[in-house]
Parts: sequence; C-alpha cells; structure tokens
Amino acid sequence: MRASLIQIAVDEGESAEARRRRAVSLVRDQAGAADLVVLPELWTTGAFAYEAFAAQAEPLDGPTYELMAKAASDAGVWLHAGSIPERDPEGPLYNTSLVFSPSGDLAAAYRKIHRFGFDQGEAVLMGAGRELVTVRLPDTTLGVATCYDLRFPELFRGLVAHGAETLVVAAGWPERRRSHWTLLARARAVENQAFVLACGTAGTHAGVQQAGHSVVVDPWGEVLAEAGPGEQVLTVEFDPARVAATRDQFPALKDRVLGLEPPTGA
Ligand SMILES: NC(=O)CCC(=O)C(=O)O
Repeated sequence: MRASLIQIAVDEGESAEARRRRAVSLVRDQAGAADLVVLPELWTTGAFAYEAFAAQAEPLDGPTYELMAKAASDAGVWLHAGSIPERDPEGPLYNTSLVFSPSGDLAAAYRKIHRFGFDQGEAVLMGAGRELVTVRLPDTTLGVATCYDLRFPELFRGLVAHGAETLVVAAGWPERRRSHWTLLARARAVENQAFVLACGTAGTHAGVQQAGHSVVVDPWGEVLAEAGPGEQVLTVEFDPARVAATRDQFPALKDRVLGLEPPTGA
C-alpha cells in the first residue's frame, strides 16, 4: 500500500481559496502514485489562526468538502482531507476531519476530541468531539486522530480496540515542540503495534512556525520516512500485514491489564 502525506504550507500571504485550489491539484497529482492521501489539520485557516476559525467556518458539506470529494474521485484515492473548521448549524464550531472513498463518497467525519489551548484558542472556540472514528479500507483499518490528540494514549488504545491498524494523525504542530511530535508518533506506533501516519503543516501563520517533519512510523517504532521543514509530499510504501505479524510475534497488546483496583491509601 502506498500513502502520500501532503505537508502543505500554511502562510498568511495565501488565501484559503487559493490554498484549496492548490490542495486539489496536489491531491490529483497522486493519481496512480498513492492509494491513500493525507492532508493536515485546519490547512485552510491554520491551526493557530484563531480569529479565522469563525470567519472561515463552513458546513460539513461546504466548499472544502465539495472540492476534496471531487479530488478523491478524480485521483481514485482514499483521501483523508485533513480537518476543517466545521460550523454545526445547531451547535458550536468543531475541528472536523473528512475522509473520502475513491469514488468521492464521505467515508467518515471525525470531530477532534482533545482541543488545544488550555483555557484559550481552540479549547474555547471549538466544541469537543465525543466519538472514536475508524475507517475500513481494503487492506487496513484507519484510526483517525487530530494533532493534540497525539498526547492522549487512551484515545489510540480505544481506536485499536475497535480494529485500527493504521493510525492517521492530521496536525498543525509547532516547531517549538517538534521533539514531542516525533517522540509521540513513535510511542503511539510502538505501544499500539500499528503504523502511524502523522501529517503536519509547513510555513508560518499567526506568528507560529510550523514543524513540518511529517512522519511515517512502522509497528516496531522505526521511522519509515520523514519530511523536512518545508512544503513536501511524503510518499511511502508499507505493508499493512506487518501489523498482524508484529502483534503475533511480540504479543504485548494481549498482556494489557484493565480495570485495576484504586490505591488503598498509605
Ligand atoms: N493544533 C494542536 O492541536 C496543537 C497541539 C500542540 O501544539 C501540542 O500538543 O504541543
């Protein structure tokens, strides 16, 4: 199976509309080169461009959905189209990832569960998702997560409990915490004996330099491919059967102990 991670640059000098057009052409270029294409988190606005969230929010089936559905079917690829600031007509905004099948049908929508910013930014401007999302592809099952989610291992364990073998993380991770990004991507791969496809953004927006360095990690925790800091399409070939083989040969996941007793005190 071949996956292409589109580490698009999100810079203030470019409008969301211009970036959408560029993303369409980058996805179409993957026809015949990849089975699965991944875009990053909030690439129309930038993950840290808080003031743009409301202004650029769109309904689930808004302009990004329409263009990405068509791009997926034009290219004939499974497309994780990254996330959009979703305007729910009956609720708050959500940071929502869209996954399309090669025929351009929506296969899944994932509302980011862990919002970043503590008491500011995304944490107050967006609502929190509550549902785990997996997507069955012909050769693997994707588990979907977004950026700050990467810090919460229980979410990934939940995805694995529901059959995930390839964990896809769309992100807008900042350069200043790049060491955490690579470390956490490898940790999630090792502890879950799964592939991790972590796609970030390049460029600088809202004064926050993005880390780039999208990375693909195998179920043994080895880095199969890593991007540099700038805009780049990172294409990697991987064998989804390695997940079952690793889990058979080193069956640590089977040794999980759930429902431990609380401490009884001093
Ligand atoms: N957009 C995000 O979720 C940023 C996460 C981040 O910067 C971090 O976890 O560190």
